[in-house]
Amino acid sequence: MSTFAFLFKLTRYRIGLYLLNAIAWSLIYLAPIAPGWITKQFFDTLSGNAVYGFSVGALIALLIASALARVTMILFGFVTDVNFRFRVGSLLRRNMLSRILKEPGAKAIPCSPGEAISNFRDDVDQVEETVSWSVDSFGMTIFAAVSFYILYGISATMTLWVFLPLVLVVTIAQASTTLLQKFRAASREATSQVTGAISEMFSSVQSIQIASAEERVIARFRQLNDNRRQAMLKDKLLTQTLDSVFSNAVNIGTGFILLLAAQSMRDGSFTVGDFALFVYYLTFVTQFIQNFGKFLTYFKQSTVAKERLASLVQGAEETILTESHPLYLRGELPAPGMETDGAQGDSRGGTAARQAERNGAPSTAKEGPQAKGTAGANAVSGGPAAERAAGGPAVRPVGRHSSTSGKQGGIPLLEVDGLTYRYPETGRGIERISLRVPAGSFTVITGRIGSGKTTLVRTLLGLLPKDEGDIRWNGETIAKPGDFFVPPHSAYTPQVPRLYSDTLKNNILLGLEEDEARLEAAVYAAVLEPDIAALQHGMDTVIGPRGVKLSGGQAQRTAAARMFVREAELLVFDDLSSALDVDTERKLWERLYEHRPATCLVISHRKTALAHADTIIVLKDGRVEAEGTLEQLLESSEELRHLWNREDEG
Ligand SMILES: Nc1ncnc2c1ncn2[C@@H]1O[C@H](COP(=O)(O)OP(=O)(O)OP(=O)(O)O)[C@@H](O)[C@H]1O
Repeated sequence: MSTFAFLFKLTRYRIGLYLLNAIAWSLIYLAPIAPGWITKQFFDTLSGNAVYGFSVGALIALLIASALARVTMILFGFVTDVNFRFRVGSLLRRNMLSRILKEPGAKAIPCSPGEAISNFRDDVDQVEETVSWSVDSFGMTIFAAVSFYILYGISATMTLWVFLPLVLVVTIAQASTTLLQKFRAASREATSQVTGAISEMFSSVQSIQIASAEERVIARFRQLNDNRRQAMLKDKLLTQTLDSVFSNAVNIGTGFILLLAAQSMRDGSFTVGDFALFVYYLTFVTQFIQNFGKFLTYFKQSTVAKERLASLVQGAEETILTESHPLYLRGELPAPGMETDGAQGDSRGGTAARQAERNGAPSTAKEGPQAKGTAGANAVSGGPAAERAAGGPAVRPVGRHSSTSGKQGGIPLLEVDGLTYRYPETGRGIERISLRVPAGSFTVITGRIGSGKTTLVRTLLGLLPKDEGDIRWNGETIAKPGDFFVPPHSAYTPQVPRLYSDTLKNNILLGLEEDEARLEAAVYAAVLEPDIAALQHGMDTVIGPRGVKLSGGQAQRTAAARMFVREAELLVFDDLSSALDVDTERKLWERLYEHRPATCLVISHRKTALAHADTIIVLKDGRVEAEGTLEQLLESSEELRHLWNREDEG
């Protein structure tokens, strides 16, 4: 899509407001025609050359009235402009966010969060600015045409000297297009690298300290800042040079007019009023030339901004950026999942359940491409809307077994066939994995470090986009695992859960309506009750980055409680035990096993988990190496024996 088409589609979103804005600003730019003409009459009256019989007092009154009218129009123009550009910017941000939320969680953005923030802020601002300035250039062009007509009628030669610089400036601006685009892209890139580095540093303060890497990190930061300084300097220098070319070209034109006017006035073909009119219009013509040049610069810069915005939506059609959707700027917000796109277009793709899910509470499964296991429970219940839309089973209290999928011996609750995902960066991942998870079973996935356990569950849950394979739930193929594997179907606790600066209770509920019995059951199942008793304000203690710092084990169990409280049918644990002591872990599996609240898919290499397993799946180099019960595998699988004995050694 060309930049023009992109900007045009954005203006079409609120075409009425755009036209109103265009009319307002055209009138504002045309307004100086009147005072120019009045000024001419004023001086002609004083010098006795007046064609019309206005008194001096009447002309002064007209001048004041035209100034007041212009002030009023400017006020109106600002209101229409702010309203229009705010909507355009919001639509762009809304569409990008909507797209990002539909991407597989672990691949939601193709860059660091810092870079994405810079796209959302700076690039959208750039586009807003360009669309808004298009109105000004339109108004200014009309003014230029009208004033050209009037001035040409007075003196053709002098008028050409006014408009000649315009042609010059436009030609120069056009010629520098490629260079300016290159500099702008480089400066934006350098800025986002700096913001990205700041965000990385903040999130890994501890690792930097442990590795005594402060100096290296600061040196790299200096280097990035240095790159940014150079890139910004080039960008600014070229922009300023162009600006100065624009204004100076006009100043030279002014000089010529003054010389020519002096001569014509001497021979009587040019009145004092004509001279006043020329000088008066010249100021505005100067502004026009400068602003038109500015608009051309903005237009070129918005080409870079558009490309960067398109890269954020990762291969989707660029047209999704400009799709029409309601913004809900006034009145009540619609209930989660009930967003009506109606005639204005549809968000396409995500189910209402997923939208409810995402609107209802912060989605905790959104991570950068490199981050691993940093989210909280995969999904947050979307409440009744989510259930209705997903058509899933009703939420059950912890401790009761689901009847909807209790087809033990029949179709397994979950089946995976030939599931494959390879990380584009390394070509590693998982290859043609097949497995069956019967309802109510406790299945453990185990394997050495890097064998593909996390990749398997993330691909299965739709947090990574599968390359191949089939995923079935109660025998039915799941086309969009990312939309399906949310409560009440499934919930997930990643290796490193993310906690927010909020009370422990809110961290567990994450937007879910409070139900005391359900919350207590979840806390108990997560073996969190002794820790809560030890906290000064119990469940109301503020935790997370700005509160009480929980231990790794406490954070994992908080995330587990967050998962339990959602009462999903399938619970997926990624190495929950990595920060738990053996006793707490045993208690947790026992409580879970004893109540059998759900089907469990557990990544672990701990004996406590393996001992509880109905089935163990051993992964090696991204493939299933062996599968069976603990006894069978201890007998038949060298790999499992290795893992089992390694814990003894540990
Ligand atoms: N973000 C990534 N980009 C590229 N390659 C990756 C990425 N994450 C993992 N890999 C590679 O994919 C393979 C499987 O990794 P995975 O994290 O799934 O293993 P794992 O068994 O879960 O390991 P661990 O026990 O450490 O959690 C490894 O070879 C790993 O190097």
